[in-house]
Amino acid sequence: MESTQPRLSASQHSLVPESQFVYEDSSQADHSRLKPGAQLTLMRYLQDLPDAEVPHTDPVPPRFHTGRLPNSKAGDGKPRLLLMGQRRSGKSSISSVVFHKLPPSETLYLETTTRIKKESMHSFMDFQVWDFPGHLDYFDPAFDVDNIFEEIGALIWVIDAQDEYLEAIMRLNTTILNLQHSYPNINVEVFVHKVDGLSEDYKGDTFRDIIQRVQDELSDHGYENAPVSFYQTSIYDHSIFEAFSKVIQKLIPQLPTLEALLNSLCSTCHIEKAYLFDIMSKIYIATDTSPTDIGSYEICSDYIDVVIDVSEIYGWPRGEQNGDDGSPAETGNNDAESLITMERKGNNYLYLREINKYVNPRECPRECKWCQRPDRYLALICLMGDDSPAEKKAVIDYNVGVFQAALKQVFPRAERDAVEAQTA
Ligand SMILES: Nc1nc2c(ncn2[C@@H]2O[C@H](COP(=O)(O)OP(=O)(O)OP(=O)(O)O)[C@@H](O)[C@H]2O)c(=O)[nH]1
Repeated sequence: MESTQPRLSASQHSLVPESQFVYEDSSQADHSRLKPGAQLTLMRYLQDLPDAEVPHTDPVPPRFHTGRLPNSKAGDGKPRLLLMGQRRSGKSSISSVVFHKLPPSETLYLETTTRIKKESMHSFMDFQVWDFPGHLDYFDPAFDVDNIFEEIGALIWVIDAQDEYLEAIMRLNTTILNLQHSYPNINVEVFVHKVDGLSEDYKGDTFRDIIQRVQDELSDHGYENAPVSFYQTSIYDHSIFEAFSKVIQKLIPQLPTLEALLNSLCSTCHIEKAYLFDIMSKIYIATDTSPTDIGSYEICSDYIDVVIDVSEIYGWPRGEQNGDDGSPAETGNNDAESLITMERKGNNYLYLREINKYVNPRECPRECKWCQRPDRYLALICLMGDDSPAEKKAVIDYNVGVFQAALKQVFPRAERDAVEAQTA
């Protein structure tokens, strides 16, 4: 179920005016921009950018896109994702599969968590994941509740759908009601987990039953319209990555701007669906606002696996390269890109382009080879609606370049460095 967060409409947040994209459809094209003399250089359009509508910047920039004020009172400013729920519901498995690329079958050997496990994630944004032992009573006076909840980005409550779930629901509701007074703005994300073992009918019934019980109990206690979202998840398919993507998107203040940019790109280049992926975690931080289906996500996610595998064999470390003004450039050499065809419902194309690269200073406590890869990047992956985008690749490349330039304004490197220096 989709979140109930209030969203600003995409058109309210257009950073790059439509006119800066070049249309591949001749009826929409601005031919003056396409003449060789006009030289479709990115720089020319970038010169226009200062006139573009730039999002309003508050003196204290918001860190969380929760649609409400953040809970932050002090601390390190990294939003926290708290993984809570009953024993053996699958919390550690989720964290290991999503953030450490542990093969799902190996989660069978994970030991029970005995104390709160805190991990820092350094990605396109920094956040922390806290994995709580199932048996813990967070509201025991021995615990400093403020310390746990004050920097929270989202509370992820994991319910084992294959098990008896009434007690889990009761504990979830007690937690929401306890937090309601001190932290009314907390995003509660309920993962109805392990749905892989259930038949389609039973899965749907269980999901609806859980939603109904949670909402009924909360309204019985006078808490209407609680900010709770529900997802069906499993570590054995893509659903857990999809759910995490949606949870994390709520923490990105720039999301409406990113969606507006992706919408413009899709309409100008005949793209069916565009995702902005964090390549290493396979979490997408934004997509255009056309309806999302899990099939498109799966195709893009499998594509990432192929790209990572191929780059493991043929890739080489690309050093930092200075930009024109001597400042460190966002990427090493030219941006990596790839275009493949796939046989699905006729001829469809997938387009991938590296968008911005960041260095990963993370030291993985588990020493995963994967987690410690130094180069990480956001990539744009598009499912092309057109039958032969290869012929129009120059225009697509150009428009993606415009998108990339706009993204640098949305996530300016200097600002990122300053934040990193602050939190180091
Ligand atoms: N079928 C299925 N099993 C899962 C899934 N996720 C986790 N499991 C299994 O559930 C069991 C418990 O997983 P854990 O991750 O240890 O559970 P936990 O919530 O961290 O447990 P505690 O540490 O005791 O709080 C393991 O055997 C996992 O393999 C899933 O999506 N589907």
